[in-house]
Amino acid sequence: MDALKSLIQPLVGGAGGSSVVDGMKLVVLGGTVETARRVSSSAWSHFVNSFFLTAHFSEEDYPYDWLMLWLSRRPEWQRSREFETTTRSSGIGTDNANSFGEEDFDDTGASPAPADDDDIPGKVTTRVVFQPTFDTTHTIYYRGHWLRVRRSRKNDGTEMLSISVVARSNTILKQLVLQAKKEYEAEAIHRIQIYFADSHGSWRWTDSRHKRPMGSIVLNPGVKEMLLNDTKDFLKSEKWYADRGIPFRRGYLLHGVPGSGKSSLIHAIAGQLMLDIYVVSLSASWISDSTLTTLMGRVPARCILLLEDLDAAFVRSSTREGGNDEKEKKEGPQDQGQNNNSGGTGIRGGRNRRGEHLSDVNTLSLSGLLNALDGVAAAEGRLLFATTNHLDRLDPALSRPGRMDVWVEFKNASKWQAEALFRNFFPSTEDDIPEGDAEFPTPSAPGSTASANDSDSRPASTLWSMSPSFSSSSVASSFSTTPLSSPTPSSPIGDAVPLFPQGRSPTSMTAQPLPQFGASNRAYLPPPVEEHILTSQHSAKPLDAVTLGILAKKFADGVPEEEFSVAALQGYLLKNKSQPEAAATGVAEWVVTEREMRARLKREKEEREAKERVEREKRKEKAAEKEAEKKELEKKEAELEKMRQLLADKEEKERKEKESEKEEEKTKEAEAALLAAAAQEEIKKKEQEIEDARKKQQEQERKEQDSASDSDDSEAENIPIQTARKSAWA
Ligand SMILES: Nc1ncnc2c1ncn2[C@@H]1O[C@H](COP(=O)(O)OP(=O)(O)OP(=O)(O)O)[C@@H](O)[C@H]1O
Repeated sequence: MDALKSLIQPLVGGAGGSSVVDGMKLVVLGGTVETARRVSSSAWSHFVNSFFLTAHFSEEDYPYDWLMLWLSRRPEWQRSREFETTTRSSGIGTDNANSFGEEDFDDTGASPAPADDDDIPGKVTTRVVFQPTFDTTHTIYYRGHWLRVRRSRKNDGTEMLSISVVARSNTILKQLVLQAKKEYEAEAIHRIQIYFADSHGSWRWTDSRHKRPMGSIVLNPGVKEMLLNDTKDFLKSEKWYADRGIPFRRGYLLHGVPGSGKSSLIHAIAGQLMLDIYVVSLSASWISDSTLTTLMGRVPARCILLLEDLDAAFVRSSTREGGNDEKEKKEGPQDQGQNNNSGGTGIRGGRNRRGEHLSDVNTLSLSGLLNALDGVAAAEGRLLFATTNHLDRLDPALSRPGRMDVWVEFKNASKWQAEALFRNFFPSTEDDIPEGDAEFPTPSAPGSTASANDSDSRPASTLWSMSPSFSSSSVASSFSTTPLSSPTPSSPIGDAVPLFPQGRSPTSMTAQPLPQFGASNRAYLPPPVEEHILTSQHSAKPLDAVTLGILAKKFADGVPEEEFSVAALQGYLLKNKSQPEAAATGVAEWVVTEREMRARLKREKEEREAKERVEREKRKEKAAEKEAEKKELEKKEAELEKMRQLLADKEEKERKEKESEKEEEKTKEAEAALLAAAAQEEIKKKEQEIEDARKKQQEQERKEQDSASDSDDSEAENIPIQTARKSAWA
C-alpha cells in the first residue's frame, strides 16, 4: 500500500495541491491506464489473430450444414457447458450421440434397460438435440491442429459459423470442409432433401426423405425408363446446350388423373439422380411475380424444381396479358389446404425465421410466371417438373416446348398396372431385395424426426402424401424376404409372422413368444386361435412365385381397365395387406362396392349441385327483381327530378320576368321622374323668366309711371304676362 502511495504521490502532487487538481489528475491517470489496457489487448488479439486463418460459413450455404453435422459428432462440441436445445434438425444425422429422447432415460434420470415397447413399429420418438449457444468459442482438435469454432448471428439474423486455425496455408480448412461434405453425403446418400419456397423468396429446408425406389412406381412399360434416360441425358449435356446457345433447362409436364403416381415418380427420379427437390406451390397466398423470380434465381444448378398443381394459380385460363384481375384463387378445400401449407413451415431451427407473416396477396400473373421460368434470372441446369390434373386449364404459352419439353400423361390403372402393383405389394419368397432398395419405401430410421415425426409441420404436398399405413413397418415387413422361424407351439397367433420394428432386418429377429400370465400352463392345451385374430395379423407370409402370379392375375382380372387410380387400388390392397388371397378374390366385390359408392357420391353431388343451381337461380331471379325495382324507382326518381327541374326553371323564369318588369317599371318611373324633374326645372325656369319679366315690367312701369300717365296704358301692360304663362304650361 505504501509502495502504491509513493508511486501515485508524485503524480497527484503533494498534500498542498487543491482537491480539484488532484481529482483531475486521477481522471487523467485512470484514462491513460484504461487506454493502455485496451490498446495492449487489441494489439495482443491482432497479434494472435495474425497467426489464425478464419473461414466463415453462412447458414444459407451448404457447407454450413455439412459442418454442423460434422461438429454435432465431435465430443468436444458435445462437452460445451452452455446449450440451446432444439427438436429441429437437418433431418440427417440426428440420430447421433448428441441427441436424446425419452427412451434414453427412465424417471430417475438413469438410462433404462431396453424397453419392450422399443419394438413397437412406428413409435414416435421426438429427439432433442443440444447445440452450443451463440457467441461461445469451442476448441476442437483436428488432424494435429487446434480449431476455434464459434457460432454467431449476423445482423440480418442468419447464423454463421466461423472456424479459425493456426496454420500457414488453408489446406487444413479445405480438408475439414471436404471431410464434412463427405460425411454429410454419406448420410444423405439414401435420402433426398426437400426445400419449400417461403414468402421471403428464400428456399427453406423442410424435410429429408428416404429415396423411393423406381421399382415401386408402377407405370405402363417404358414410361419410367424414358423419363429417367431423358433426365440423365439432359444432365450430361451442358456443353451441348452451351455450344448451341440453348438455355440449359428442361421441363417435364406430368398431367393426368389424381393419384396416378405423378409426385411419386418425381420423388423416385430425384432419388435415382441424387437431386434435391425444390417445391413451390403456385397457389400459395403470398406468391407474386417478384417473389417467384427471386426464388427461381436462387434455385441451385442441379436440382429438381417442382411446380405443383400448375393450374392452381390460375383458375381461369389466363392470357399472357392477364394480370392480377384475370385470375382468381382456387377455392376447393384441397387447394385451400395447399394454400395454407405452402410456403414451407420450415422445420429447421432458427433458419431464416424472421418476420414469418404472409402478405396474403397472391399477385402472380401468367407473364410473371413465364418470365420467372425462363427469364434471364432463372437458374440453369435444373430439371423443371410441373404437375397438373387439368391440362385443359393451362395456357398454351405455359406448356409450349422450351418450357415443358416432355409431356407425360398419367391415366387410371390399366390391368397391367394392377397386376404389377399386386406383385409389388405382396412379398414373394423369390424376392431378394436389399434393405433401402425394397420395392416400397423403407420406413424411416428411428430418431429421424423430420420424416417420421414432423408430419404436422410438413407442408401438405402431394409428393409426400403417402398414406400413413403405407409407410408403416407392417408394409415394409411384407417385403421381408427371409422366411421366419416356424412358430413355437405356445405362439398365441399360430403361424403368424411377428412384427419387425422399423429399420430392423427380419433376419436379426427371432420369433419370441409374448410373455403372458399363466404361461406355465401344463394341464391343458391352448384353445385354437380365433379366426378374427388370425386375419388381423399385420403382415403377409411371403408367397411362392406361382401363387403370387396366379393371385396377381386374378386381382388384375377383377380390376376394370383404367377405371380406378393406382392410389385407389393401393388403398384397397392396404386394407388387405396381410391377406393376398382375400385381396385377389375380393377385388370384384370391392369394384362393385366402389362403383356403387362412386355412383352414390356422384348422385349426391349432382343433387347438391342441382339444389345449389336452383338456389343460385332463385338468388339470381331475386337479384334481377330487385334490380328491376331499383331501376323503376330510379326512373321515377329521375322523372320526379325532371319535373322538379322544370318547375324550378319555370319559377326562375317568372322570377326573372317579374324582376325585369320591376326593372322596367323602375326605369319608367325614373324616366317619368326625370321628365317631371325636367318639367319642374322648365317651369322654374319659366317662372323665373316670368318673374324676371315681371320685375322688368315693373321696373319699366315704374319708369313709365315716372314718365307717362297711369290709366290709358294699364290694359296694354297685362297682355304679355298672360301669354308668357300659357307658353310655359304647354
Ligand atoms: N403409378 C403408381 N405406382 C405406384 N404407386 C402409386 C402410383 N400412383 C399412385 N401411387 C400411390 O398413390 C399415392 C398417391 O400418389 P401420387 O401422390 O404420386 O399421385 P399424383 O398423381 O401425384 O396425385 P395428385 O395429382 O393428386 O397429386 C402414393 O401413395 C403412391 O404411392
